[in-house]
Amino acid sequence: MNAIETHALTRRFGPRTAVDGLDLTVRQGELFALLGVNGAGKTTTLRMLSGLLQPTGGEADILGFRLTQQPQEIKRRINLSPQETAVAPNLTVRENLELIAGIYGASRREAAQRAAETIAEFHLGEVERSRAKTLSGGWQRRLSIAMALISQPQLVFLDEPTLGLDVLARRELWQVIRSLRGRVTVILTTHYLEEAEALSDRIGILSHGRLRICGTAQELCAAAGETRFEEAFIKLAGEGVQ
Ligand SMILES: Nc1ncnc2c1ncn2[C@@H]1O[C@H](COP(=O)(O)OP(=O)(O)OP(=O)(O)O)[C@@H](O)[C@H]1O
Repeated sequence: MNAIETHALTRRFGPRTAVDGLDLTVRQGELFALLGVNGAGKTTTLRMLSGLLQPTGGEADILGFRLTQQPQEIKRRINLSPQETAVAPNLTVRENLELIAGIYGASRREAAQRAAETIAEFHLGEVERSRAKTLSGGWQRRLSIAMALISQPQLVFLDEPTLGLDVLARRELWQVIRSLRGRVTVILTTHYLEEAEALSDRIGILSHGRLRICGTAQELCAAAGETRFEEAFIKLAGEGVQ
C-alpha cells in the first residue's frame, strides 16, 4: 500500500487555482520532498493532505483511507509540523510534549512517559526545563518536530522544517529527519535545494499547482540535462526563481 495517492487533487481560492489536478504517489517509509517557487502550491497541498483544508476537486487515499470520506481515520495516523512553529511559548519543552501527548489521548502518566522517551530520542535533555520562548530557532524547530512525532504518526508533514536556521542547526535537524527514514513516511517542503537533495528518496517539483516531474535528484538532473541539482530545479520549476 502507498502512503499517499492523490487523484486530480485540486484546490481553488475564488478564481485562483492553487493546486491543479495533482496526481502524486508517495510510498510508505519514503522521505519525499515537495519543491517549487513561492506560490507553487506546496503548503496548500500539505494542508489538504493533512485534513486542514478541503479540496475543491479530486480525491486522495492516505494510508488506505479516503480523504474526503474518512478524515478522522487519517487524522489519527498523521501529524503536521507547520511553517510557523506551534509550540506554546510559556510552557517548558517537557510541558509542551506532555500537552500534545495528552491531546492525543494519553493519560497523565503515559504522557509523562511519552515525553521522556521523546526528549531522549530527539536529544532535548539539555533544554527540557526551559520555556519554549527562550529557545533558539534551532531548538524550537527540533521541539516542533518532536511534538509532531509524539503521537507516533505513520505519516508526518514537515513544512519548511529548517527555515531561517543557521547551517549548523540545519545540519543537526537533518540528522533528526534522517533518523525518521524507514519508520515514518515523511513529506517535507523546503526552499533549500541542497536539503532536498541530501535528505529525500524522491523529489516532486510543483509549478503553478501542477506536478511538473517526480523522481530522485539524479533522475531530475538527467531529465533537465544538468549535472547540478540547482540548475535542474531552475529549468524544471519553469517560472524563474523569484
Ligand atoms: N487562503 C488562501 N486564500 C487565497 N489564496 C490562497 C490561500 N492560500 C494560498 N493561496 C494562493 O494559492 C497559491 C499557492 O499558495 P501556497 O501557499 O500553497 O504556495 P507555496 O508553494 O507553499 O508558497 P511558499 O513557498 O511561498 O510557501 C498562491 O497563489 C497563494 O496566494
